Amino acid sequence: MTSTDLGADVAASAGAAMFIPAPATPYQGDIARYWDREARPVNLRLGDVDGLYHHHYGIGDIDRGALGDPGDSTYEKKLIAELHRLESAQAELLLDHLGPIERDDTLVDAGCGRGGSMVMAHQRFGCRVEGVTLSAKQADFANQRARELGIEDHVRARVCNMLGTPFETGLAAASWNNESTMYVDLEDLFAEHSRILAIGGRYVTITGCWNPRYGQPSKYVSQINAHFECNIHSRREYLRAMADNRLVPQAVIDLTAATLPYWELRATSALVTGIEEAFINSYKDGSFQYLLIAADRV
Ligand SMILES: C[S@@+](CC[C@H](N)C(=O)[O-])C[C@H]1O[C@@H](n2cnc3c(N)ncnc32)[C@H](O)[C@@H]1O
Ligand SMILES: CC(C)=CCC/C(C)=C/COP(=O)(O)OP(=O)(O)O
Ligand SMILES: [Mg+2]
Repeated sequence: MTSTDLGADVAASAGAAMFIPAPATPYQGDIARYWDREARPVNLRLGDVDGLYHHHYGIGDIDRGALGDPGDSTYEKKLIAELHRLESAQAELLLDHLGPIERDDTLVDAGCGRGGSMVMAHQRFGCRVEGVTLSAKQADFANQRARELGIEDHVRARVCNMLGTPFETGLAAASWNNESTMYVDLEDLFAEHSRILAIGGRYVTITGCWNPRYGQPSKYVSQINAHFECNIHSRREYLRAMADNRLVPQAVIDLTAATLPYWELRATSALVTGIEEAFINSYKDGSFQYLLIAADRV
């Protein structure tokens, strides 16, 4: 099947009357297929809690009181709600770093997944939010959720490469990548954010990166790459590529300690996917870090 066939196939199966561009590279075709086919219960069951569907991880302390007794019949349901609360807390932290956003501003979510962060951004700021994903299934899902919430005039996902978006130069008051930078070259990515951001606009990413102090990507980082077909960058690459593209870091926050409780709780759940130990081990041995970087477009 060619890349173009894939696009037509997905559009037909999703019932989507939208134009789906061919992937820019064979790798992007693989990633589009990956997310079109993704249906892990850990993501769908958590999203079902309140209709915010995330494809990122969580931060913050576990509320043991809310979880109750592991022997109770309702425990697994409470555990799912708790993991979801921590994932939404992660998105709230990202939104906290966008700076003051007005109702008539436009935000861009690069690699928007099923759109959970976009909905949260609109609900907080009342502004327009434009998202891009390689996956037609995800864009369709996000747009369907926006229609269900009656916010489709403000929140829109489209199938598009984040390295070459249709957004006009300087359009965005702020833009972000929530766990989606590990699929692209960072120089290309930050050049595009720099182009679409207004001067003085804010860029934020939450990401996993390998730690240059460890030396090279550890075996656990390699496992995570293989699991998701992604290519995790080092912390040094982020800072260098930002500096090269007029993005000046205002905050670099190490969230590694804050994300460990999420992973340790998730590892006890029936919804485990098998990647939990790689995250826990690499965060603990210092080879991998969970980072928020907020930067000003100067
Ligand atoms: C792990 S998911 C994160 C989704 C979302 N940001 C969230 O927090 O729920 C990664 C996303 O990056 C998107 N992605 C990867 N490479 C991309 C590219 N070149 N252009 C647009 N989206 C891309 C995938 O389609 C997927 O939606
Ligand atoms: C921090 C790093 C390295 C992230 C890699 C990108 C990624 C796949 C994020 C989570 O997606 P998901 O929510 O679909 O994954 P899962 O099914 O494991 O919850
Ligand atoms: Mg998930």
